[in-house]
Amino acid sequence: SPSSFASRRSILRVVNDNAKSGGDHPDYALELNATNFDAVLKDSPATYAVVEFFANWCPACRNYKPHYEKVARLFNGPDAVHPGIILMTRVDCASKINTKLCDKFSVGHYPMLFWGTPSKFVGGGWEPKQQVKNNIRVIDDARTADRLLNWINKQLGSSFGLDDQKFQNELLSSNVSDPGQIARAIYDVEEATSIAFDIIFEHKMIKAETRASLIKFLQLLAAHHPSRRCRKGTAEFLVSFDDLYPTDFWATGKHDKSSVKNLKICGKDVPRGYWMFCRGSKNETRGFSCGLWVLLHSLSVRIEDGESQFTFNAICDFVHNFFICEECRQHFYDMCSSVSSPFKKARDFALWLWSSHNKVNVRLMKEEVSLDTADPKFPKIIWPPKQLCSSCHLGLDQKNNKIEWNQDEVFKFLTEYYSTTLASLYKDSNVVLKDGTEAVEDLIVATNAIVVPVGAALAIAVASCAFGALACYWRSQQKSRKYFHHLHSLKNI
Ligand SMILES: Cc1cc2nc3c(=O)[nH]c(=O)nc-3n(C[C@H](O)[C@H](O)[C@H](O)COP(=O)(O)OP(=O)(O)OC[C@H]3O[C@@H](n4cnc5c(N)ncnc54)[C@H](O)[C@@H]3O)c2cc1C
Repeated sequence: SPSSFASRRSILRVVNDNAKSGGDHPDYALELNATNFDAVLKDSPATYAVVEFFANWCPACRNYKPHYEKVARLFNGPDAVHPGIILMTRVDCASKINTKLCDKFSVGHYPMLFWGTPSKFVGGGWEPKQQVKNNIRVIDDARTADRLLNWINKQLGSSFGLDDQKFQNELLSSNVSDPGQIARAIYDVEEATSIAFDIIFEHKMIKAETRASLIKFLQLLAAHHPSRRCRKGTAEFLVSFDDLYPTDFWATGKHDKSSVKNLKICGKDVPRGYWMFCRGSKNETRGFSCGLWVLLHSLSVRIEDGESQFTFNAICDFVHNFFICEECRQHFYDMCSSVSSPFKKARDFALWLWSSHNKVNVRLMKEEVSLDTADPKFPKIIWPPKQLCSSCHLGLDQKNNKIEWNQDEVFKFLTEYYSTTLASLYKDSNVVLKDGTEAVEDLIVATNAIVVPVGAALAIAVASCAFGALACYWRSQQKSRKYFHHLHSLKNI
């Protein structure tokens, strides 16, 4: 359907669509071909990938498919039980377009399965003698779903089971024991940013009295958001802000901004619809508010000294005006109001935010226990615990029963955690095409359509599309039309 074409660009959307498209028998594994293989794997947030090379005429492959799908169900798609860990894909070697790709991996029988990190597959290949060198491995014992999952469990030291159900993930490691998890949080920061703005637009929260505070926050995001595509989206929104919301806008009485409602602040591939780092063990815990905290901390460690008071104001006002959890914004604003002198150092602001977050943690620790609303896998703690940063802890002040902190170490840790590690998995969205040209992954987003020459748009669409070139061409036409129309309607406001 046209709508399913329109969302094919995002790898996770593709996974979603794949999962939905099959009716009674949804395909969870993502079918790739030579035109999108590199781009999709490059863009994958998953830590590992499995690629199954098969041929559509091969009867054994047809019989193998339900086994492969049973495993893919656990890792792919919006309802994945263990999301973000393994991307399960397949490539049909009987399709002419894939001949070279299958050759590169020396596919000698069907089905043949490979294992590696997604990046190792990009532009990669496999030869029987090179196993160790390029880190792509043949999965040699995958005849049934059980055996494939066993093989994976052995690699990861995990204990995934075929019957694992959503939110019953015994491996869902809390942040305490797995500091490496933070690297995935960048995707949740994007998700939270996008949701925050969806809420703002949906609730028509941009008003005469909140306008200035949103502009401030947008400025902060445009300069320091850890995700490039969110920086780009906020900068573009900022550029057109005055046209969209002129100061006399509210006087005119025409407040309906239905066209802005569709504005995706981090590009149209976000939100994805699920959480990774901020995923709770229950459906209703963590998520957005966790993502928002991570965003705020990641901003606090990216600013310069001279921006510290501005950042403090921007964040306090943003939470106050746009975080519509009444208790949260009130408490947070109280903490903001109790600050008596302006911040001069970025370090001081980052530590203030850290300690304010800990105050919230302490309050919620008690509350959640008494109401039994805590996420059992993620109880509130005073952060960072010793396991994450032992040098941050000086000891316990016995008199007040309070942790004594080494603030220099805490700041060092915050910077490492929210700046370096957070962005370590993040791949820039620029996709380098085979001919050496650079196709910016999110060029064809709403606000940018006008600067994309049709040829470039077509090249990008073809390079990253899950379908044949014709379908992609049709899709890129639809996109251009839709977004030109969208731009046009924005301009006419
Ligand atoms: C500004 C704000 C105010 C809020 N106020 C309230 C409130 O008044 N009442 C209420 O019920 N809920 C409030 N919430 C929600 C609440 O704080 C949690 O976000 C929510 O309960 C989910 O908790 P979580 O376990 O995912 O961890 P969160 O508290 O959301 O933390 C997310 C992650 O940040 C890291 N972290 C934890 N503590 C710190 C710290 N001190 N410094 C740096 N990093 C840290 C950890 O890795 C943690 O997993 C607020 C949220 C925000 C963003």
